[in-house]
Amino acid sequence: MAIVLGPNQYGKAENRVVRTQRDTPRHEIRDINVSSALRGDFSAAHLEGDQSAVLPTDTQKNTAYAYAKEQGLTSIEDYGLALARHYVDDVEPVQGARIEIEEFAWERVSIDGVEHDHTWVRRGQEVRLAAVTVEGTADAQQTWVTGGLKDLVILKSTGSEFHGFLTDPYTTLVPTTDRVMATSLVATWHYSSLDVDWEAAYAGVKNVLVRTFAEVHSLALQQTLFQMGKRVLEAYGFIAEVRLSAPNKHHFLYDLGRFGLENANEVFHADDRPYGLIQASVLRDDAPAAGPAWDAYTGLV
Ligand SMILES: O=c1[nH]c(=O)c2[nH]c(=O)[nH]c2[nH]1
Repeated sequence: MAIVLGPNQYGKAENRVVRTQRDTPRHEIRDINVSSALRGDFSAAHLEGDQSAVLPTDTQKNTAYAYAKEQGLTSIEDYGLALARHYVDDVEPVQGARIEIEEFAWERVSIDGVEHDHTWVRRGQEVRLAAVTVEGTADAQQTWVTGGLKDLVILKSTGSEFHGFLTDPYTTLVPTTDRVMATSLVATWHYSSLDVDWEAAYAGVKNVLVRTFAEVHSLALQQTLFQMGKRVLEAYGFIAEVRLSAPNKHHFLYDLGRFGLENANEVFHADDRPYGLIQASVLRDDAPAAGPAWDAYTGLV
């Protein structure tokens, strides 16, 4: 029996990079949390303490900031692609690189209806996600890009039912034909092409997800999730798979009868835990193999 080194990767996680563009009086801003992980033969570092193949994580941090300047940050996908390709193309021992990015949105402040040039408020909405994996060099190079969002808190006050479920001696849930449905959606999607307008695709997918949540008369969160994924795939031929994770943020009718008050689906207790957690992947039956597209590094993306 021998004890051997298994899969390993290393990098700098959660570099908080804020890139402003200030060439004109009207500035632009992008605010990201970027992580890089390098894969390759780093066995000497693990087995012998030999660092000769190890590009320090500190260097990876510096590169994230330098690339924000040199490459710009017009979309997190393009920035991630540039970083990942740099590591596999330019750093000899690196055989694969994964770049994971969260983006926090800022909204330009308006004063008396006029947009301010250089002041924003943080948008309380979702965090945008991207992950780029590049493996191999030169002609044998393969690239996988996923996009996504998380913390998209969305609620509908009707148009949701849940009944007809399996029961057993422990079942107490009361069937309902009218309930509040709410979630904090995580959705990620795998692009089967790199020839994509990343900004437009993100905005479009988010729009389809939100619209579907609103429009589908839901018999279960499961049904809503499938419809969300399906409609994204129908709208965007260059997306191969959508993965959805949705905590069911339960809203329980509060018992006002004890005070002689009627409660016709008007007053709820918003419970934070436990929560149902519904997860589904929706994909084309001829989707190309996802390879390492979903192999997470930080778990944030
Ligand atoms: O949309 C739902 N799906 C479930 O699986 C479930 N289970 C439950 O208790 N409530 C709900 N709601």
